[in-house]
Amino acid sequence: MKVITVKNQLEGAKIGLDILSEKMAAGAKTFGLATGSTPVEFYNQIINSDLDFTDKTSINLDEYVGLDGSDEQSYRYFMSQHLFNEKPFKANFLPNGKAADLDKEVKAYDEIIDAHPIDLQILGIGQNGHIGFNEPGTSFDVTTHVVDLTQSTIKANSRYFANEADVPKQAVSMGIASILKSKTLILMAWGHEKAEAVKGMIEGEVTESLPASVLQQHDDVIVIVDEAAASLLN
Ligand SMILES: O=P(O)(O)OC[C@H]1O[C@](O)(CO)[C@@H](O)[C@@H]1O
Repeated sequence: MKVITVKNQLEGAKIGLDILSEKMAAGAKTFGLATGSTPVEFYNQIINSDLDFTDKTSINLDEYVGLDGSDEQSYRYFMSQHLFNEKPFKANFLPNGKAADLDKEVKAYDEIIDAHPIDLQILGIGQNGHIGFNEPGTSFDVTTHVVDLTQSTIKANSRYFANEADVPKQAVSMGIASILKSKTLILMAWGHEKAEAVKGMIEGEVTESLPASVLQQHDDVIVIVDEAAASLLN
């Protein structure tokens, strides 16, 4: 893992944009994207750049079960607001959280990922070390699957909802095995609340109890962290 420590999110987002630009210049055409607060400044940087995505494809990590793409809390809506409305792509894939048959949906999403190998995957990290919505205890072997969200994730994500009770209890998420197939991964983390998870991911043992630790087994991972998120590193 290559670890880049930056002063703040803005500096980190600019480094992320530089890496993205280099990959695009080298022919990258499929990008794995994440939601949450972490990539927002990175998406702003993309919007303000002259990069053209009209022949590129995006594949997002996850979506809440039960939310339609028009629902303001859905990840489809988030991506439209934060990136896609300003930077049109050839195609944007996210799981369909409203699919009547979720088993069919996870298989269909695996087929989408297989048909569009991801050149560059963007990741955030949960306070409990999750990547995508792969919660602690998730097997490293799974591909797309339906996840029961942990209470800590529901609580952390409740800041986007009127009440904690409104947070969906399940999500469809790309699995760890799918994430590891990406050629290059950039994981970003900002703030003290991510420091423990970042330390475990980089310096701890590789364990399903901290899903992001699996990234130690991938040979092209760039971690961009601010000083607060890096504060517990040796
Ligand atoms: O970026 P945030 O909002 O801290 O969330 C961290 C992680 O949690 C998720 O939003 C899922 O809960 C991921 O997509 C994200 O990487």
